[in-house]
Amino acid sequence: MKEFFFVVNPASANGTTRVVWDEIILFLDSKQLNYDYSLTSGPNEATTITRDAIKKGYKKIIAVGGDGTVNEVVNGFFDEQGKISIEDVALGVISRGTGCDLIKTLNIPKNYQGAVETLITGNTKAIDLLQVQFLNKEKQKEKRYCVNISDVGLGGYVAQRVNHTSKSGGGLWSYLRGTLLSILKYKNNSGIIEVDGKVVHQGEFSIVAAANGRFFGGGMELAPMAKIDDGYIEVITLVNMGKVELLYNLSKVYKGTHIGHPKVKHYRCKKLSVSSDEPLPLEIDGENPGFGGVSYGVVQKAIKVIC
Ligand SMILES: Nc1ncnc2c1ncn2[C@@H]1O[C@H](COP(=O)(O)OP(=O)(O)OP(=O)(O)O)[C@@H](O)[C@H]1O
Repeated sequence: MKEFFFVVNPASANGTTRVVWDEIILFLDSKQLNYDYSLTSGPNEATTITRDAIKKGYKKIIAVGGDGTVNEVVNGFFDEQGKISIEDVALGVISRGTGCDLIKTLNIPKNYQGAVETLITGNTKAIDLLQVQFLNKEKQKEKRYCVNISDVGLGGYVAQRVNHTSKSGGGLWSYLRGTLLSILKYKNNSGIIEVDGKVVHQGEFSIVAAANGRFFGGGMELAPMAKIDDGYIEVITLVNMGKVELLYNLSKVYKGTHIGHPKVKHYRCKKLSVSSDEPLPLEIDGENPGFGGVSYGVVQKAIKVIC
């Protein structure tokens, strides 16, 4: 059995991974890594490829792609019965996305040479996962794990826009442009926010985010207090903010200095839910698998990551 199994999304980083993967292969070979790999051919295939690889006995599963690919690979560590391999399988990441927000929390180098060195060093850390229940595109209840950040409201709306346009300008610019255009078009959603079973807000909101990691949106430090292994969800809400206020305060989110603004609330909890009469724009690790109403739980130290 080879030591590593790479799950490669050739469409990530605006399609450039298809070409760069050939370069990475040369680098892996120069480092004499012992590996197999598979390229995905479409959405969600990374999950089934990962499940098969774990069932075959691979112990180090490496996602090569953006945050969406990492999410799909992580979900492949589980099936309907729960975790398919208990202690001994670890996740690695060679980040080939545009946003690349998760690696900023995990301190995994962005360049593939550095990321491969991290795989060789082989230190592992157990991290938490958020468990998200939402409505999928067929309006059925679905559960999915989130590694980094998930939100309903403006962030979901931004992700929809960014995922439907070219990200060729790079992560920072693509998400900044998408955010600015979205703020101009977005109308606040409305719903009930419950934290650990207690209603904390009822009415209009701009965004309700559940954070495991610190960064989203191509480098915005939404949850500077988040610790990825502490067993808690950091909830950040922006309520009753108008467009001008959102635009005025946007630069603060890149530096994490939005925390403390009177309309930005922070809660640390084990459970969060947002219910609404309307379908809420939803993103999970930068992808749009469906809509809110949504509920979140947290599984402490659910998966090991090489970082
Ligand atoms: N072969 C494929 N062709 C087209 N899309 C694919 C393929 N394989 C996976 N996908 C989809 O590509 C999407 C984007 O993947 P990913 O998030 O990893 O890259 P990205 O968008 O470049 O990065 P980031 O999320 O960091 O901005 C995911 O929704 C995934 O399901």
